[in-house]
Order: sequence, then C-alpha cells, then structure tokens
Amino acid sequence: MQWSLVIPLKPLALAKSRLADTATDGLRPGLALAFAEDTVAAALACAAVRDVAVVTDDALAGRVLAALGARIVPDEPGGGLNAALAHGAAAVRAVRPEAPLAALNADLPALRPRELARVLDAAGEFPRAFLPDAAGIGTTLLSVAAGRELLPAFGVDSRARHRASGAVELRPGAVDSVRQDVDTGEDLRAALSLGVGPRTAVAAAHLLIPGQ
Ligand SMILES: Nc1nc2c(ncn2[C@@H]2O[C@H](COP(=O)(O)OP(=O)(O)OP(=O)(O)O)[C@@H](O)[C@H]2O)c(=O)[nH]1
Ligand SMILES: C=C(OP(=O)(O)O)C(=O)O
Repeated sequence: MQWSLVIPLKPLALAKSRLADTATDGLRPGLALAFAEDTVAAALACAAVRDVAVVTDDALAGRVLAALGARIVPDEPGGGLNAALAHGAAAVRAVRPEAPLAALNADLPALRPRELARVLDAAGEFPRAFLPDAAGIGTTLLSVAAGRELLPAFGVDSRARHRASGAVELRPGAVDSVRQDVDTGEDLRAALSLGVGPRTAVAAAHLLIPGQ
C-alpha cells in the first residue's frame, strides 16, 4: 500500500513557541525548519510513502522542503491546524483520490522510515486510525482509507478526541520515532537520545541543552 502524507507547518517565526526556554527567538525558526526537513526527508525515504504534501505559507520552508521532494500547498484557509490539514487532504485527493492518506506532524526529528512503514501498515487495516504521541495526550499521525474524510481533530487532548471520533488507536509497538514529537526542551532531549536526523543534529548543536 502506497500512502500520501499531509504535513502541516506553521510559519517558522511562530513555530515551536513552547521551546522558548531552550532556543532563543533567533534560533527557534531554524530549529523548527530542521525538524521539518528531517521529518519530510524520513517520510520520503519510507517505502510505504508515495508522496508528501506540506501545507505551509512559509516561503523559506516551502523552498527548502520542495527541494527535498515535497509538494507545497499554500495554507489558504488560514484557519489553524485542522483547517490546514483538511485543505491539504483535499488538494492531495484532487490528484490521487484512490490513495490512502495520513496527516503527520512536522516536529518528528527522530523519525525513522522503517518505523513509519510499520505504523502505516498497521493503519492500512482500518478505515480511520491514529497514533498517540509519546506523551500519551496528543497525536502524531491520523490516517484514512481512500474515500473517507480525514476529520482531523489535532490540538489539545487530541488523543481523546480522535478516539471519541471513532478513529482506531494504533498500538504497533517499537515505533518511538513516530511518536516523539518535540514541543518542549524535555521532548527535544528525548528525541536527541533516540537519534535525530542530520539537520536537527546541526541545529541542536547551537543550543545549550543540559544533559547533552
Ligand atoms: N499549516 C499550518 N500548520 C500548523 C498550524 N498550526 C500548527 N501547525 C503545525 O501542526 C503541527 C503540530 O503543531 P504543534 O506541535 O502545536 O507545533 P507549534 O504550533 O509549532 O508549537 P507551539 O508554538 O509550541 O504550539 C506542527 O507541525 C505545526 O507546524 C497552522 O495554523 N497551519
Ligand atoms: C497538535 C498536536 O500537537 P501538540 O500536542 O504537539 O501541540 C496534537 O497532539 O494534536
């Protein structure tokens, strides 16, 4: 099964505000871009992925991620994360209506292609499914079979909301890299110990992270 992925990305100057105590205003946009680059590169290297669309209005991120091979979809709704995902899903479906589709966060710098393939293989068994984040409160991936609506409910308590919406919670085991999103300094430390991609390794080397 070959998936289309939709990855949302805020304008870099606004992204990852909860990392303010770990990275200065000057360094945070570069760090957010590095996370997105490593996420997109790992997604494109996954054997179960046919294409990746990034929904963003950030011009620099758009250029860099397009060069990696992503399709860039402007965030036309401008209505926040779930509106951006629904818009991205519609743009993908317009080109490839028969493909299964999944939304994936852009802040997964430790993402490993084989672990993503394991999650997508598990997701392919269900009409709609999701993977909880490492903290057990949010969501890092939401999938739908062809012909179904994505109905994204990302944001606060999205694990409970995706479950309540009828999506099946995936428990594929040994997929830490797909669950480890980075919102806080502690998350970044956890991602670094899993092993991050090359752009995040360089960007994080500029930070003073206790314990690293
Ligand atoms: N296109 C788009 N992407 C969004 C929007 N809001 C959030 N995202 C992306 O959705 C994903 C999950 O969001 P968060 O984990 O909250 O990331 P964030 O908003 O950069 O982090 P904070 O500023 O700390 O809340 C990230 O990949 C964000 O870049 C939006 O309005 N439009
Ligand atoms: C948007 C989400 O991410 P975070 O909790 O990382 O903001 C989510 O988990 O639904």
